[in-house]
Amino acid sequence: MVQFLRKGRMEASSSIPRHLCHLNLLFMLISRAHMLLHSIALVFLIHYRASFFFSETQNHQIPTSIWSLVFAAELVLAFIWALNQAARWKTVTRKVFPERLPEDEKLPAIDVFVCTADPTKEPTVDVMNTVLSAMALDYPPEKIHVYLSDDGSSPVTLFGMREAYAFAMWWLPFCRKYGLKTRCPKAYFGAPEEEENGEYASEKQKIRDKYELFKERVNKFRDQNLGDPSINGRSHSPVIGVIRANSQDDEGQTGQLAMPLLVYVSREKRPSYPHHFKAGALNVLLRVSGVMSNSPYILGLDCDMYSNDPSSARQAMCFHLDPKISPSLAFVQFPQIFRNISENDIYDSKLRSVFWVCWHGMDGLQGPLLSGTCYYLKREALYGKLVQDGTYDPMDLKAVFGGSNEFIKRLQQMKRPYENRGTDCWETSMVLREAEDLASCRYEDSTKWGKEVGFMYFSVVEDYFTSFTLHCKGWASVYLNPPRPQFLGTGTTNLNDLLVQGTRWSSGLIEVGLSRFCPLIYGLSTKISILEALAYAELSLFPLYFIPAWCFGVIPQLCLLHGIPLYPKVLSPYFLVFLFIFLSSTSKQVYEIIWSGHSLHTWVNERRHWMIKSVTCHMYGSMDAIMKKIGLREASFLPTNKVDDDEQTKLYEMGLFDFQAPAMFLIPLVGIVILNMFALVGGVTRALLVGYWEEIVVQTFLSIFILSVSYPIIEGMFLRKDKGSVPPRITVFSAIGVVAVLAFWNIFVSV
Ligand SMILES: O=c1ccn([C@@H]2O[C@H](COP(=O)(O)OP(=O)(O)O[C@H]3O[C@H](CO)[C@@H](O)[C@H](O)[C@H]3O)[C@@H](O)[C@H]2O)c(=O)[nH]1
Ligand SMILES: [Mn+2]
Repeated sequence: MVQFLRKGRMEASSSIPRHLCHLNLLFMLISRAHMLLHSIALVFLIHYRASFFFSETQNHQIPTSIWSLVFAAELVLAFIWALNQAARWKTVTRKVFPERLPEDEKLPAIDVFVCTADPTKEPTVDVMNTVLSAMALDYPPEKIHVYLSDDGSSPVTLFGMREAYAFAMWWLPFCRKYGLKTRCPKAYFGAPEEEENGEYASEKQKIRDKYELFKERVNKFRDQNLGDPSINGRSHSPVIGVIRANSQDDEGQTGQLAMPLLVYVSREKRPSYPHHFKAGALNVLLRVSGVMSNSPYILGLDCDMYSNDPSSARQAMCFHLDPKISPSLAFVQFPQIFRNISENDIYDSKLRSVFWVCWHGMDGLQGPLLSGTCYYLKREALYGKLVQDGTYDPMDLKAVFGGSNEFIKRLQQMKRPYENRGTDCWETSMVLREAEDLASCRYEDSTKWGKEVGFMYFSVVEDYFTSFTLHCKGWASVYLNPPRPQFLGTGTTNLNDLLVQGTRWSSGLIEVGLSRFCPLIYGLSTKISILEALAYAELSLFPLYFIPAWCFGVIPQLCLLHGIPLYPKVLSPYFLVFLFIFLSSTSKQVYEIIWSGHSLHTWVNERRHWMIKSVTCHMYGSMDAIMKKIGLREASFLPTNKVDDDEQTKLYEMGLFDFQAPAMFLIPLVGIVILNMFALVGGVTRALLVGYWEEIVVQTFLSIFILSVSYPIIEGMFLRKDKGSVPPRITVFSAIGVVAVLAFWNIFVSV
C-alpha cells in the first residue's frame, strides 16, 4: 500500500510542472504601444532634420556641418533605442517549485567555480566566505565540488582555504542542523541579533567564536605574507591541491556527514603566454574539474558573490531537469544583486535596467546573457558540437581539447550525466599530476580552447561573448529572479571603480560590436533568433552613446552662445515632435522604474550616470577597443577593488560623490558643466539683448537639464571642501579647455 502511494505521488510529481513562466501582458502592451508611437515621432524628427538639406530657403545661419552632426547624433541615439526595444518585446517572469524535484539520489552533481585574482583587492576572508557559502548549499554534499581559481597564486589564499575547510567542518553541520537560510558566515554573524536562548544560542556562540578565530588566523597570516616579494602573480607554476581536514579533531566534528570536495587551483602563468584573464582561469577550472569530479552542471561565482540562499541549486535544477526544455538549455541565470548599495545608490550601481528589465525581456526570447556570476551552466554546452553529437574518436577530440588522455576519457563519459565521481579517484597523485598538466600554459597550444570550446577569449567581457556564441549555436537560457536574492555581491561604490569597470565593459562590448562577430551580421547566419540578436547588438553597441552624449553636451551650447538655432521654434508642429520624444522616453523609463519596484529617485541617478559614463567610459572604452584592433594596445582586465575603505564609505553613505579619480575621467565631466554654464549665461543674455526666444527654448532647456542632472559635479566644484571634492586644478584645466574650444569655435563660425 505504502509503495503504491509513493508510486502514485511520484507519477503525479513528474507530471506537475516544476516551473512556471508568466508573460507580463500589461508591460508588453504598454511597451509595444510606446514602440509604435515613439517610432512615428522619430520618423517626423528624421523628416525635420533631413528636409534641411533639400529646402530651397535653407537657413544659412546654420552651418550644414553642424546640422549634420546633430542629425548624426540623433540617428545614433534612435538606432540604439530601436535595438533596445528587442529586449522589451516579450517580457516574462518565472517561478519554480523545488519541492517537486526528485529525491536527492537522482540529483546531478555540481561543480562550483569561484575565481579570485588579486589578494590585495579581494580580501581573503571575503573570498572564503563565498567559498563557505557555496560549500553550504542545500544539496547533497557529496555532489558539490568547489574549485577556487587563484590567479594571484597567493599562499595567503591557499592558507585561507585550509582554514576555511577546517571552519566548514563546524559551520556546515550547524547550517544543516538549524536549516539556516543565510549560509555565508560573514552575513549570518553580521545580521542584527535577535533575542535567542537555549541550545541554538549557545551553539551559535560556539560557532561564532570559531569564525572569529578563523578570521583572526587568516588575517594574521595575510598581514605577514601579503607583500612577500617572492610571490609573482604574473609568473608561477601550477599549484593544485585537494583541501582536507587539518586535524583529527576537526574530522570528528562532521561525524558521518560528507563534506563537499574543495580544490585549490592556481594555473601556471608566464609573461610570454597570454593568460586571457578570467576566461582563461575558467577554462583551466573546466579541465581540472573535468578529470576530478566532472559534474554535468557548473555554478559560476565571482569571489565576492556569496550564496545568500542555499536553495539556488535546487531552484536551477527545476529547469535543468525538465525533460522538455533541458536538451537545449545551456544555463539558468540569477541576477547579480549587491549587498553594499546604499538607499540612494548615488553611483547607480545596481544595474536596474539590466537585471530588472532586459534580462526578463531576453528571457521571453531565447534567454538572458550569461552574467559572469550567479549562473548554473551545463558543462556539455561549453564542449561544442563534437561532444554534443557524441563523437568518441579520441583523435578528433584531442585536436579540439588537447592531449590529455584522462580528460578525453572523461569527455567520452559526458553523455552519462548522473554518474557520480569515481570513488576517491581525485585523490590519486596521478590525477593531480594530470590536473597540473591541464593547468599549464602550453596545454592550450594548437587546441580550440577559448575559440570553439570553453569560455571565449575574444573579448574581456567573456560572459557576454560566451553566451552570445552559445545562443548562436541554438542553445537557450532562462532567467530566475526570485524575491529573496539568491546571491549577493559587492557593487562599485566610488566613482573611480565605477568608471574603470565601465571602461572595461565598454571596451569589451564594442570590441564585439565592431568585429566580424557583430550580432547584427554574425547573428544572421546562425541559429540565434532575430530579436535575441538585436538585444545582443544593443549591448555591444551602446558604448556608441558617447557620440550623442558629447554632441548634445557641446554643440547646442556653442550654438546657443552664437544665437544659432538648432531646434524648431516653440509650439511649431516640429517642436511638439521633440517634446513628445522627450516625454515619451522619459515616461517609459519612469514606468519601467516603477514596474520593476524601484523608487523615482532612480530616474535621476540613471539619467546622471548615462551622461557621466557616456562622456567618459563609453568613449574611452571605444577608443581602447579601436586601439586594440589596430594593434596599439593589449587587452587588460583590472579587477574591481573589493576592499572597504572607511573614508570612501563615509562619503558614500553621506550621498556625496568621491571625485578622487584620474583627470582623464574628471576633465570631460567638469568641462561639460563649465561649458553649459557659459552657454546658459551667454545665450540667455544674448537673447535678452537681441530679443528672440522662440528659437532657443530647446537649447536653453537642454543646458538647464544638463546642469541640473550634473548637480553633484557642481557641488563638488564649488560647494565642497572635503577630500572627495573636485580638485581645483581639474576645474582650472577644464576651464582652460573650454576657453580653447570657444576660441576655436569662434574662428570656425566666423569663416
Ligand atoms: O585575470 C583575472 C581577472 C579577474 N578574475 C576574476 O573575475 C571576477 C570578476 O572580476 P571583477 O574585478 O569583480 O570584475 P567586475 O567588473 O565586477 O565583474 C563583472 O564583469 C566581468 C566581465 O568584465 C564578469 O566576468 C564578472 O562576472 C562580472 O561580475 C573576480 O572574481 C576576479 O577575481 C580572474 O579570475 N582573473
Ligand atoms: Mn565584481
